[in-house]
Amino acid sequence: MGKSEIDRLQPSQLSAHIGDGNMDNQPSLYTSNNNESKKAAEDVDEEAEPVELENQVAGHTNDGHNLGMLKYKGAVLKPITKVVNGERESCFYNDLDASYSASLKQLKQFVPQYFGKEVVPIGDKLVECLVLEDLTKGLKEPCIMDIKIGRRTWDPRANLDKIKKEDEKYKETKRDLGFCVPGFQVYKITNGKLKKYGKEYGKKLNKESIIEAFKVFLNGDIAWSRCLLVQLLVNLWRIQNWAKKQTAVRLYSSSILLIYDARRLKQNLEINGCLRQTKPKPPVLKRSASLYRPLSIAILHDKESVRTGFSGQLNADGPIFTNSKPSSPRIINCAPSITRKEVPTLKRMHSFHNNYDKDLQTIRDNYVYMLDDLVSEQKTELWATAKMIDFAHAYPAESNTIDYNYLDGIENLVKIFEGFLSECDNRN
Ligand SMILES: Nc1ncnc2c1ncn2[C@@H]1O[C@H](COP(=O)(O)OP(=O)(O)OP(=O)(O)O)[C@@H](O)[C@H]1O
Ligand SMILES: O=P(O)(O)O[C@@H]1[C@H](O)[C@H](O)[C@@H](OP(=O)(O)O)[C@H](OP(=O)(O)O)[C@H]1O
Repeated sequence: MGKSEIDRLQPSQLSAHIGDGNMDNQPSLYTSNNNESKKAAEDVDEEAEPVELENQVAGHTNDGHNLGMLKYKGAVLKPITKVVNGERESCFYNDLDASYSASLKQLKQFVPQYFGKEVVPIGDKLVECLVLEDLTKGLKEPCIMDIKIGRRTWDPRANLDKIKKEDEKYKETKRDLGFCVPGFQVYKITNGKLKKYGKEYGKKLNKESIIEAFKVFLNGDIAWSRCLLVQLLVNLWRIQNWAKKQTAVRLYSSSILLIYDARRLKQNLEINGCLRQTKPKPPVLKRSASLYRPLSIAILHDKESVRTGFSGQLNADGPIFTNSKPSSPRIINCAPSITRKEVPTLKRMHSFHNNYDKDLQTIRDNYVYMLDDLVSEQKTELWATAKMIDFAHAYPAESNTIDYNYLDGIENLVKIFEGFLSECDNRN
Protein backbone atom coordinates (compact mmCIF):
# COMPACT_ATOMS: atom_id res chain seq x y z
CA MET A 1 0.00 0.00 0.00
CA GLY A 2 1.37 3.41 -0.96
CA LYS A 3 2.13 6.08 1.58
CA SER A 4 -0.40 8.47 0.15
CA GLU A 5 -3.12 5.89 0.57
CA ILE A 6 -2.18 5.31 4.17
CA ASP A 7 -2.07 9.02 4.80
CA ARG A 8 -5.56 9.37 3.48
CA LEU A 9 -6.76 6.99 6.16
CA GLN A 10 -5.77 8.91 9.25
CA PRO A 11 -8.34 8.49 12.02
CA SER A 12 -9.27 12.13 12.08
CA GLN A 13 -10.47 11.78 8.52
CA LEU A 14 -13.21 9.44 9.56
CA SER A 15 -15.03 12.46 10.91
CA ALA A 16 -14.28 14.53 7.87
CA HIS A 17 -15.44 11.79 5.60
CA ILE A 18 -18.64 10.75 7.29
CA GLY A 19 -19.74 13.88 9.02
CA ASP A 20 -18.60 16.65 11.24
CA GLY A 21 -18.27 14.72 14.45
CA ASN A 22 -16.24 16.43 17.08
CA MET A 23 -14.67 13.73 19.15
CA ASP A 24 -14.05 15.85 22.20
CA ASN A 25 -17.39 17.54 22.45
CA GLN A 26 -19.27 14.46 23.43
CA PRO A 27 -21.46 14.58 26.50
CA SER A 28 -19.95 12.84 29.48
CA LEU A 29 -21.84 10.28 31.49
CA TYR A 30 -21.38 12.40 34.55
CA THR A 31 -21.51 15.99 33.37
CA SER A 32 -23.73 16.10 30.35
CA ASN A 33 -27.02 17.92 30.09
CA ASN A 34 -28.01 15.53 27.35
CA ASN A 35 -31.21 13.78 28.52
CA GLU A 36 -30.22 10.26 27.57
CA SER A 37 -26.92 10.54 29.37
CA LYS A 38 -28.62 12.03 32.41
CA LYS A 39 -31.02 9.15 32.57
CA ALA A 40 -28.17 6.69 32.29
CA ALA A 41 -26.32 8.48 35.04
CA GLU A 42 -29.39 8.25 37.31
CA ASP A 43 -29.71 4.55 36.60
CA VAL A 44 -26.21 3.59 37.48
CA ASP A 45 -25.09 1.15 40.16
CA GLU A 46 -22.48 2.90 42.19
CA GLU A 47 -19.08 1.30 41.90
CA ALA A 48 -16.92 3.64 43.97
CA GLU A 49 -13.98 3.02 41.68
CA PRO A 50 -13.46 1.21 38.38
CA VAL A 51 -13.51 -2.56 38.82
CA GLU A 52 -12.68 -5.34 36.39
CA LEU A 53 -15.54 -6.20 34.04
CA GLU A 54 -16.05 -9.77 35.18
CA ASN A 55 -18.23 -10.53 32.17
CA GLN A 56 -15.53 -9.68 29.64
CA VAL A 57 -15.21 -12.67 27.30
CA ALA A 58 -12.59 -11.50 24.77
CA GLY A 59 -10.30 -8.62 23.89
CA HIS A 60 -7.35 -7.07 25.67
CA THR A 61 -6.79 -7.88 29.30
CA ASN A 62 -4.63 -6.51 32.06
CA ASP A 63 -1.29 -8.02 30.98
CA GLY A 64 1.24 -5.35 31.77
CA HIS A 65 0.96 -3.64 28.36
CA ASN A 66 -2.78 -3.47 27.99
CA LEU A 67 -5.70 -2.98 30.32
CA GLY A 68 -8.89 -4.98 30.40
CA MET A 69 -12.42 -3.63 30.28
CA LEU A 70 -13.80 -2.09 33.44
CA LYS A 71 -17.11 -1.37 35.09
CA TYR A 72 -17.74 1.98 36.70
CA LYS A 73 -20.95 3.66 37.78
CA GLY A 74 -23.07 1.20 35.84
CA ALA A 75 -21.24 1.77 32.57
CA VAL A 76 -18.46 -0.14 30.82
CA LEU A 77 -15.07 1.55 30.45
CA LYS A 78 -12.77 0.69 27.58
CA PRO A 79 -9.28 1.97 28.50
CA ILE A 80 -7.44 3.69 25.68
CA THR A 81 -4.06 1.99 25.67
CA LYS A 82 -3.37 2.45 21.96
CA VAL A 83 -4.05 6.11 21.32
CA VAL A 84 -4.68 5.81 17.59
CA ASN A 85 -7.16 2.97 18.06
CA GLY A 86 -8.90 4.76 20.90
CA GLU A 87 -9.28 7.97 18.92
CA ARG A 88 -10.54 6.08 15.93
CA GLU A 89 -13.18 4.30 17.98
CA SER A 90 -14.22 7.48 19.73
CA CYS A 91 -14.50 9.28 16.36
CA PHE A 92 -16.56 6.44 15.03
CA TYR A 93 -19.14 6.69 17.82
CA ASN A 94 -19.26 10.48 17.54
CA ASP A 95 -19.81 10.25 13.82
CA LEU A 96 -22.90 8.14 14.32
CA ASP A 97 -24.51 11.13 16.03
CA ALA A 98 -23.25 13.77 13.67
CA SER A 99 -23.52 12.09 10.32
CA TYR A 100 -26.05 12.86 7.62
CA SER A 101 -25.57 9.36 6.27
CA ALA A 102 -28.75 7.33 6.74
CA SER A 103 -26.84 4.09 7.10
CA LEU A 104 -24.64 5.48 9.87
CA LYS A 105 -27.69 6.79 11.67
CA GLN A 106 -29.27 3.39 11.34
CA LEU A 107 -26.16 1.79 12.76
CA LYS A 108 -26.69 3.57 16.05
CA GLN A 109 -29.44 1.18 17.03
CA PHE A 110 -27.08 -1.79 16.78
CA VAL A 111 -24.27 -0.46 18.96
CA PRO A 112 -23.94 0.32 22.67
CA GLN A 113 -24.75 3.84 23.70
CA TYR A 114 -21.60 5.95 23.84
CA PHE A 115 -21.18 8.49 26.63
CA GLY A 116 -17.90 10.07 25.57
CA LYS A 117 -14.46 9.82 27.12
CA GLU A 118 -13.50 10.01 30.77
CA VAL A 119 -10.22 10.04 32.60
CA VAL A 120 -10.44 7.66 35.54
CA PRO A 121 -8.00 6.39 38.15
CA ILE A 122 -6.83 2.86 37.46
CA GLY A 123 -4.32 1.68 40.04
CA ASP A 124 -1.90 4.55 40.49
CA LYS A 125 -2.49 5.99 37.00
CA LEU A 126 -5.06 8.20 35.36
CA VAL A 127 -6.29 6.52 32.19
CA GLU A 128 -8.53 7.87 29.48
CA CYS A 129 -11.39 5.51 28.65
CA LEU A 130 -14.35 5.25 26.34
CA VAL A 131 -17.55 5.13 28.39
CA LEU A 132 -20.08 2.71 26.97
CA GLU A 133 -23.48 1.34 27.87
CA ASP A 134 -23.17 -1.99 29.68
CA LEU A 135 -24.93 -4.38 27.33
CA THR A 136 -25.23 -7.05 30.01
CA LYS A 137 -26.80 -4.82 32.61
CA GLY A 138 -29.61 -6.40 34.58
CA LEU A 139 -28.99 -9.93 33.35
CA LYS A 140 -28.91 -12.45 36.19
CA GLU A 141 -26.85 -15.07 34.38
CA PRO A 142 -25.30 -13.31 31.37
CA CYS A 143 -24.25 -15.59 28.54
CA ILE A 144 -22.04 -13.68 26.12
CA MET A 145 -20.30 -14.66 22.90
CA ASP A 146 -17.87 -12.41 21.04
CA ILE A 147 -17.89 -13.10 17.29
CA LYS A 148 -15.25 -11.25 15.34
CA ILE A 149 -16.54 -10.59 11.84
CA GLY A 150 -14.49 -10.77 8.67
CA ARG A 151 -11.85 -12.94 6.99
CA ARG A 152 -9.57 -9.95 7.08
CA THR A 153 -9.03 -8.66 10.60
CA TRP A 154 -6.27 -6.16 9.88
CA ASP A 155 -6.90 -2.60 8.82
CA PRO A 156 -5.38 -0.60 5.93
CA ARG A 157 -2.62 0.76 8.15
CA ALA A 158 -1.38 -2.65 9.29
CA ASN A 159 2.24 -3.52 8.55
CA LEU A 160 3.33 -6.89 7.19
CA ASP A 161 4.00 -8.35 10.62
CA LYS A 162 0.54 -7.45 11.84
CA ILE A 163 -1.06 -8.84 8.67
CA LYS A 164 0.81 -12.12 9.13
CA LYS A 165 -0.03 -12.32 12.80
CA GLU A 166 -3.70 -11.73 12.15
CA ASP A 167 -3.89 -14.12 9.19
CA GLU A 168 -2.43 -16.94 11.22
CA LYS A 169 -5.13 -16.79 13.90
CA TYR A 170 -8.52 -18.47 13.86
CA LYS A 171 -7.52 -19.70 10.41
CA GLU A 172 -10.20 -22.23 9.60
CA THR A 173 -13.31 -20.44 10.80
CA LYS A 174 -12.19 -17.17 9.22
CA ARG A 175 -11.44 -18.87 5.92
CA ASP A 176 -14.58 -21.03 5.78
CA LEU A 177 -17.11 -18.81 7.51
CA GLY A 178 -15.74 -15.30 7.46
CA PHE A 179 -15.82 -14.92 11.26
CA CYS A 180 -14.21 -16.31 14.40
CA VAL A 181 -15.01 -16.70 18.08
CA PRO A 182 -12.36 -15.24 20.39
CA GLY A 183 -14.34 -16.09 23.51
CA PHE A 184 -17.63 -16.78 25.22
CA GLN A 185 -19.20 -17.59 28.55
CA VAL A 186 -22.31 -19.55 29.34
CA TYR A 187 -24.33 -20.40 32.44
CA LYS A 188 -25.48 -23.97 32.02
CA ILE A 189 -29.19 -24.28 32.66
CA THR A 190 -28.71 -27.75 34.16
CA ASN A 191 -26.63 -26.63 37.14
CA GLY A 192 -26.36 -22.83 36.97
CA LYS A 193 -22.57 -23.06 36.63
CA LEU A 194 -20.58 -20.54 34.65
CA LYS A 195 -18.22 -21.86 31.96
CA LYS A 196 -15.77 -19.66 30.10
CA TYR A 197 -14.14 -20.44 26.75
CA GLY A 198 -11.16 -18.31 25.75
CA LYS A 199 -9.29 -17.44 22.60
CA GLU A 200 -7.12 -20.58 22.54
CA TYR A 201 -10.32 -22.61 22.35
CA GLY A 202 -11.63 -20.29 19.63
CA LYS A 203 -8.47 -20.57 17.56
CA LYS A 204 -8.87 -24.35 17.27
CA LEU A 205 -12.44 -24.24 16.04
CA ASN A 206 -13.35 -25.18 12.47
CA LYS A 207 -16.57 -25.01 10.52
CA GLU A 208 -17.87 -28.23 12.11
CA SER A 209 -16.76 -27.79 15.70
CA ILE A 210 -17.99 -24.21 15.79
CA ILE A 211 -21.55 -25.52 15.44
CA GLU A 212 -21.04 -27.47 18.66
CA ALA A 213 -19.59 -24.36 20.29
CA PHE A 214 -22.72 -22.41 19.36
CA LYS A 215 -24.90 -25.18 20.77
CA VAL A 216 -22.97 -25.12 24.04
CA PHE A 217 -23.31 -21.35 24.16
CA LEU A 218 -27.04 -21.45 23.48
CA ASN A 219 -27.62 -24.31 25.93
CA GLY A 220 -28.91 -26.00 22.79
CA ASP A 221 -27.10 -29.14 23.83
CA ILE A 222 -29.76 -29.37 26.54
CA ALA A 223 -32.83 -27.98 24.79
CA TRP A 224 -33.52 -25.57 21.97
CA SER A 225 -35.49 -22.47 22.76
CA ARG A 226 -37.18 -20.95 19.78
CA CYS A 227 -37.81 -17.82 21.79
CA LEU A 228 -34.06 -17.38 22.32
CA LEU A 229 -33.20 -18.04 18.68
CA VAL A 230 -35.84 -15.63 17.43
CA GLN A 231 -34.62 -12.82 19.66
CA LEU A 232 -31.04 -13.28 18.47
CA LEU A 233 -31.93 -13.81 14.85
CA VAL A 234 -34.14 -10.77 14.56
CA ASN A 235 -31.20 -8.62 15.62
CA LEU A 236 -28.80 -10.46 13.34
CA TRP A 237 -31.17 -10.00 10.41
CA ARG A 238 -31.33 -6.29 11.09
CA ILE A 239 -27.54 -6.06 11.13
CA GLN A 240 -27.36 -8.19 8.00
CA ASN A 241 -29.82 -5.93 6.19
CA TRP A 242 -27.80 -2.92 7.22
CA ALA A 243 -24.57 -4.53 5.98
CA LYS A 244 -26.20 -5.45 2.68
CA LYS A 245 -26.77 -1.81 1.86
CA GLN A 246 -24.25 0.33 3.68
CA THR A 247 -21.35 1.78 1.72
CA ALA A 248 -20.06 4.31 4.26
CA VAL A 249 -17.66 2.32 6.42
CA ARG A 250 -15.31 -0.62 6.46
CA LEU A 251 -15.32 -2.55 9.71
CA TYR A 252 -12.16 -4.54 10.38
CA SER A 253 -11.78 -6.69 13.46
CA SER A 254 -15.17 -5.58 14.74
CA SER A 255 -17.33 -7.98 16.74
CA ILE A 256 -20.90 -8.94 17.29
CA LEU A 257 -21.81 -9.72 20.87
CA LEU A 258 -24.52 -12.30 21.34
CA ILE A 259 -26.05 -11.84 24.76
CA TYR A 260 -28.79 -13.61 26.69
CA ASP A 261 -29.89 -14.33 30.23
CA ALA A 262 -29.68 -18.04 31.07
CA ARG A 263 -32.06 -17.51 33.99
CA ARG A 264 -34.79 -16.40 31.60
CA LEU A 265 -33.95 -19.16 29.15
CA LYS A 266 -34.44 -21.71 31.89
CA GLN A 267 -37.81 -20.23 32.85
CA ASN A 268 -38.82 -20.23 29.22
CA LEU A 269 -37.92 -23.88 28.75
CA GLU A 270 -39.63 -24.87 31.98
CA ILE A 271 -42.85 -23.16 31.04
CA ASN A 272 -42.83 -24.95 27.71
CA GLY A 273 -42.16 -28.27 29.43
CA CYS A 274 -38.78 -28.71 27.79
CA LEU A 275 -36.90 -29.27 31.03
CA ARG A 276 -37.68 -32.48 32.84
CA GLN A 277 -37.62 -31.63 36.51
CA THR A 278 -40.17 -28.86 36.26
CA LYS A 279 -43.80 -27.86 36.22
CA PRO A 280 -46.61 -29.94 34.69
CA LYS A 281 -46.22 -30.28 30.98
CA PRO A 282 -48.58 -28.31 28.76
CA PRO A 283 -50.80 -30.37 26.47
CA VAL A 284 -48.75 -32.31 23.96
CA LEU A 285 -49.12 -30.82 20.53
CA LYS A 286 -48.89 -33.07 17.56
CA ARG A 287 -46.29 -32.23 15.01
CA SER A 288 -48.92 -30.99 12.57
CA ALA A 289 -50.58 -28.92 15.26
CA SER A 290 -47.43 -27.22 16.36
CA LEU A 291 -46.27 -23.74 15.67
CA TYR A 292 -42.73 -24.98 15.89
CA ARG A 293 -42.05 -24.67 12.24
CA PRO A 294 -41.82 -21.69 9.96
CA LEU A 295 -44.87 -19.56 10.64
CA SER A 296 -45.18 -18.54 7.06
CA ILE A 297 -45.63 -22.14 6.05
CA ALA A 298 -48.35 -22.59 8.63
CA ILE A 299 -50.32 -19.57 7.59
CA LEU A 300 -50.09 -20.22 3.89
CA HIS A 301 -51.61 -23.62 4.15
CA ASP A 302 -55.32 -23.33 4.89
CA LYS A 303 -55.73 -26.58 6.74
CA GLU A 304 -52.56 -26.14 8.64
CA SER A 305 -53.38 -22.62 9.57
CA VAL A 306 -56.38 -23.65 11.63
CA ARG A 307 -54.41 -26.32 13.39
CA THR A 308 -51.46 -24.49 14.70
CA GLY A 309 -52.63 -24.75 18.29
CA PHE A 310 -51.45 -21.18 18.69
CA SER A 311 -53.79 -19.43 21.12
CA GLY A 312 -53.15 -16.07 19.54
CA GLN A 313 -51.40 -14.94 22.70
CA LEU A 314 -47.75 -14.35 23.31
CA ASN A 315 -46.21 -14.06 26.71
CA ALA A 316 -42.69 -13.22 27.79
CA ASP A 317 -41.58 -16.68 26.86
CA GLY A 318 -43.06 -16.97 23.43
CA PRO A 319 -46.29 -18.21 21.89
CA ILE A 320 -48.96 -19.76 24.13
CA PHE A 321 -50.55 -22.94 22.83
CA THR A 322 -53.96 -24.41 23.49
CA ASN A 323 -55.72 -27.60 22.52
CA SER A 324 -58.39 -25.67 20.71
CA LYS A 325 -58.12 -24.92 17.06
CA PRO A 326 -58.27 -21.22 16.47
CA SER A 327 -60.02 -20.54 13.22
CA SER A 328 -57.86 -17.60 12.41
CA PRO A 329 -54.40 -17.58 13.92
CA ARG A 330 -53.44 -14.17 15.10
CA ILE A 331 -50.32 -14.17 13.05
CA ILE A 332 -52.45 -13.67 9.95
CA ASN A 333 -53.55 -10.31 11.24
CA CYS A 334 -49.99 -9.46 12.12
CA ALA A 335 -48.72 -10.08 8.65
CA PRO A 336 -51.28 -8.73 6.25
CA SER A 337 -48.80 -8.36 3.45
CA ILE A 338 -48.26 -12.09 3.18
CA THR A 339 -50.64 -13.69 0.74
CA ARG A 340 -50.84 -17.05 -0.90
CA LYS A 341 -50.26 -15.42 -4.26
CA GLU A 342 -47.00 -13.78 -3.31
CA VAL A 343 -45.21 -16.87 -2.06
CA PRO A 344 -46.80 -19.95 -3.57
CA THR A 345 -43.74 -22.08 -3.03
CA LEU A 346 -43.70 -21.82 0.72
CA LYS A 347 -45.14 -25.30 1.16
CA ARG A 348 -41.64 -26.47 0.38
CA MET A 349 -40.39 -27.49 3.81
CA HIS A 350 -36.68 -27.02 3.27
CA SER A 351 -36.73 -23.39 2.41
CA PHE A 352 -34.42 -22.71 5.34
CA HIS A 353 -31.81 -25.01 3.94
CA ASN A 354 -32.01 -23.78 0.38
CA ASN A 355 -32.12 -20.22 1.57
CA TYR A 356 -34.57 -19.02 -1.05
CA ASP A 357 -34.55 -15.31 -0.51
CA LYS A 358 -38.22 -14.67 -0.88
CA ASP A 359 -39.32 -17.51 1.35
CA LEU A 360 -36.84 -16.49 3.95
CA GLN A 361 -37.96 -12.90 3.88
CA THR A 362 -41.51 -13.98 4.63
CA ILE A 363 -40.38 -16.23 7.42
CA ARG A 364 -38.27 -13.44 8.85
CA ASP A 365 -41.16 -11.01 8.67
CA ASN A 366 -43.24 -13.36 10.74
CA TYR A 367 -40.65 -13.71 13.43
CA VAL A 368 -40.13 -9.96 13.51
CA TYR A 369 -43.87 -9.55 14.09
CA MET A 370 -43.74 -12.16 16.78
CA LEU A 371 -40.89 -10.37 18.51
CA ASP A 372 -42.65 -7.03 18.24
CA ASP A 373 -45.68 -8.59 19.86
CA LEU A 374 -43.57 -9.85 22.71
CA VAL A 375 -42.50 -6.35 23.49
CA SER A 376 -45.45 -4.19 22.63
CA GLU A 377 -48.39 -6.20 23.91
CA GLN A 378 -47.00 -7.87 26.99
CA LYS A 379 -44.79 -4.95 27.98
CA THR A 380 -42.04 -7.40 28.78
CA GLU A 381 -38.37 -6.95 28.44
CA LEU A 382 -36.52 -9.05 25.98
CA TRP A 383 -33.72 -11.16 27.40
CA ALA A 384 -31.47 -11.77 24.40
CA THR A 385 -29.88 -9.54 21.82
CA ALA A 386 -27.07 -9.16 19.29
CA LYS A 387 -25.04 -5.93 19.23
CA MET A 388 -22.08 -4.66 17.25
CA ILE A 389 -19.00 -3.62 19.24
CA ASP A 390 -15.31 -2.73 18.83
CA PHE A 391 -14.74 -0.06 16.22
CA ALA A 392 -11.05 0.47 16.87
CA HIS A 393 -10.44 -0.43 13.22
CA ALA A 394 -13.41 1.25 11.56
CA TYR A 395 -12.46 3.17 8.42
CA PRO A 396 -14.35 5.25 5.93
CA ALA A 397 -15.09 3.32 2.74
CA GLU A 398 -12.84 4.58 -0.03
CA SER A 399 -15.37 4.01 -2.76
CA ASN A 400 -19.07 3.67 -2.32
CA THR A 401 -19.03 -0.09 -2.27
CA ILE A 402 -20.31 -2.81 0.01
CA ASP A 403 -18.08 -4.12 2.80
CA TYR A 404 -18.11 -7.74 1.65
CA ASN A 405 -15.58 -8.71 4.27
CA TYR A 406 -18.20 -7.86 6.90
CA LEU A 407 -21.26 -8.92 4.92
CA ASP A 408 -19.96 -12.43 4.19
CA GLY A 409 -19.32 -13.06 7.86
CA ILE A 410 -22.71 -11.91 9.05
CA GLU A 411 -24.47 -13.82 6.27
CA ASN A 412 -22.78 -17.06 7.27
CA LEU A 413 -23.58 -16.43 10.90
CA VAL A 414 -27.23 -15.84 10.05
CA LYS A 415 -27.36 -19.05 8.01
CA ILE A 416 -26.06 -21.07 10.95
CA PHE A 417 -28.67 -19.57 13.26
CA GLU A 418 -31.43 -20.13 10.73
CA GLY A 419 -30.30 -23.74 10.64
CA PHE A 420 -30.69 -23.94 14.43
CA LEU A 421 -34.14 -22.46 14.15
CA SER A 422 -35.23 -25.08 11.66
CA GLU A 423 -33.74 -27.81 13.86
CA CYS A 424 -35.65 -26.37 16.75
CA ASP A 425 -38.84 -26.51 14.69
CA ASN A 426 -38.37 -30.19 14.05
CA ARG A 427 -37.59 -31.14 17.60
CA ASN A 428 -40.31 -29.34 19.44
N1 LIG B 1 -20.66 -2.27 25.79
C1 LIG B 1 -20.29 -3.43 26.35
N2 LIG B 1 -21.07 -4.00 27.29
C2 LIG B 1 -20.71 -5.16 27.88
N3 LIG B 1 -19.58 -5.83 27.59
C3 LIG B 1 -18.75 -5.30 26.66
C4 LIG B 1 -19.07 -4.08 25.98
N4 LIG B 1 -18.08 -3.81 25.12
C5 LIG B 1 -17.19 -4.80 25.23
N5 LIG B 1 -17.57 -5.70 26.16
C6 LIG B 1 -16.82 -6.89 26.60
O1 LIG B 1 -15.45 -6.64 26.41
C7 LIG B 1 -14.88 -7.54 25.45
C8 LIG B 1 -13.84 -6.82 24.60
O2 LIG B 1 -14.40 -5.70 23.95
P1 LIG B 1 -13.69 -5.03 22.70
O3 LIG B 1 -13.75 -6.00 21.56
O4 LIG B 1 -14.29 -3.71 22.48
O5 LIG B 1 -12.20 -4.91 23.22
P2 LIG B 1 -10.81 -4.95 22.45
O6 LIG B 1 -9.76 -5.01 23.48
O7 LIG B 1 -10.76 -3.86 21.44
O8 LIG B 1 -10.88 -6.33 21.68
P3 LIG B 1 -9.84 -6.87 20.57
O9 LIG B 1 -8.64 -7.35 21.32
O10 LIG B 1 -10.62 -8.00 19.93
O11 LIG B 1 -9.54 -5.77 19.64
C9 LIG B 1 -16.06 -8.10 24.69
O12 LIG B 1 -15.79 -9.40 24.21
C10 LIG B 1 -17.15 -8.11 25.76
O13 LIG B 1 -17.03 -9.26 26.59
O1 LIG C 1 -7.42 -12.73 19.41
P1 LIG C 1 -6.05 -12.46 19.86
O2 LIG C 1 -5.11 -13.57 19.68
O3 LIG C 1 -6.00 -11.88 21.25
O4 LIG C 1 -5.48 -11.33 18.89
C1 LIG C 1 -5.58 -9.98 19.19
C2 LIG C 1 -6.75 -9.39 18.41
O5 LIG C 1 -6.58 -9.59 17.04
C3 LIG C 1 -6.86 -7.92 18.69
O6 LIG C 1 -7.89 -7.38 17.89
C4 LIG C 1 -5.55 -7.21 18.41
O7 LIG C 1 -5.63 -5.91 18.91
P2 LIG C 1 -5.71 -4.59 18.06
O8 LIG C 1 -7.18 -4.42 17.82
O9 LIG C 1 -5.16 -3.56 18.94
O10 LIG C 1 -4.94 -4.81 16.79
C5 LIG C 1 -4.40 -7.84 19.12
O11 LIG C 1 -3.25 -7.20 18.69
P3 LIG C 1 -2.05 -6.78 19.68
O12 LIG C 1 -1.43 -8.08 20.12
O13 LIG C 1 -1.19 -5.96 18.83
O14 LIG C 1 -2.66 -6.04 20.81
C6 LIG C 1 -4.28 -9.30 18.83
O15 LIG C 1 -3.24 -9.88 19.59
